[in-house]
Amino acid sequence: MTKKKYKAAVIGSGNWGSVAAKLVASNTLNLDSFHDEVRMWVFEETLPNGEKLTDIINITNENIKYLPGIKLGHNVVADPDLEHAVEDANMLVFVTPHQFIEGICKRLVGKIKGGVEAISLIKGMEVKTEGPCMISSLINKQLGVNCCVLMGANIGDEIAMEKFSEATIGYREDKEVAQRWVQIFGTPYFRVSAVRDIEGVELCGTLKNVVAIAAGFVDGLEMGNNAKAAIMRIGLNEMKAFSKLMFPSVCDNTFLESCGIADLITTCLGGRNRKVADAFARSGGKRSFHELETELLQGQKLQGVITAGEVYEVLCQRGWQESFPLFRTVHLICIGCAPPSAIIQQS
Ligand SMILES: NC(=O)c1ccc[n+]([C@@H]2O[C@H](COP(=O)([O-])OP(=O)(O)OC[C@H]3O[C@@H](n4cnc5c(N)ncnc54)[C@H](O)[C@@H]3O)[C@@H](O)[C@H]2O)c1
Ligand SMILES: O=P(O)(O)OC[C@H](O)CO
Repeated sequence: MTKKKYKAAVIGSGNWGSVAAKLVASNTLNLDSFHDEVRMWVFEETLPNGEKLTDIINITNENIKYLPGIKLGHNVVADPDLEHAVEDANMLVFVTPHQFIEGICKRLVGKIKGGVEAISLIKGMEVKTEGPCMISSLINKQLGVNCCVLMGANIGDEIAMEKFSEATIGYREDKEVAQRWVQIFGTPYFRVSAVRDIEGVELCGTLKNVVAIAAGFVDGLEMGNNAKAAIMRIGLNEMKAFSKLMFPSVCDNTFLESCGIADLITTCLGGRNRKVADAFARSGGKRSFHELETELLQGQKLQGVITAGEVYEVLCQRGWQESFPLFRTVHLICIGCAPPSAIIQQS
């Protein structure tokens, strides 16, 4: 009998976090080298009926708040205790909104055992006084673990319903580890490939959220498909230019993978950033993103507005404002310093 070597845990249980747990759990059941059980850390909350979200997930096998109507698999165990959720795991999947990851990592320092591998499904970055830091680097630096990334054209609700999509794993050096992540995530309806360009893959996933906000403005202003396609084209060029300035090693081909052009398209058509930016533009910029996020997403979180601010900070730090008119304008609109119509006039 094969000795089981790997145990996976998922840190995060929002919309994509729940889908990630479902994907991984469907594979661990069938792979001899993996333990069946997948622990999923839940940021605990009390629902309006007074019940704890974790209890409901474990009783119904559904995350009724973030992924209603989808069975996660009987081997997914929701756990509100972060340290307990990861204690036996040696394959950690990080999938929280990016604004929370630094605090989560701080809580995990010294709690992760040796020989652990990590992967980040988080689209975002942190900007420090010394410069920008990608989330995979933050995890690597704070916890001392190798961290791959998985990004792609992945609207969670569609994958939860087992509709076909692709994803890209970005890795630094160890192809064998990347292949293990391919194995644990891939299904016939979720086709995963790996490329040796971690920065390119992660920057695609991060920056497309800023372009999605721009696409939402165009939709909200009812400017039509041609204008939206133009914004996507300009956005893709800025994504590429920014990524290559940050990391000259970033490969052109990465932008043709699922994490690149495909994610840009799906997010500008059907994502949450697009949806909330559309409502913002329709309100003439009078309603705040915070208010609209709460009303339209009901607990799910936007990444694009925060990322636009972080990208703008990098542009200012490095004197790049003139080279990235779309990124700059998205941020200025989000903070109320320009009207939504500036997205076409100034990009
Ligand atoms: N949903 C998608 O379709 C999708 C697809 C691909 C990638 N992603 C990326 O995955 C990441 C996670 O997104 P998601 O969709 O799983 O989350 P989500 O936006 O659906 O849910 C928000 C999550 O944040 C948690 N939370 C709230 N306050 C918190 C706090 N103070 N500390 C820690 N957690 C807190 C909530 O409990 C919930 O689990 C994001 O970077 C997102 O861009 C999402
Ligand atoms: O709903 P969004 O805008 O957060 O986008 C979701 C995914 O990133 C699409 O791949």
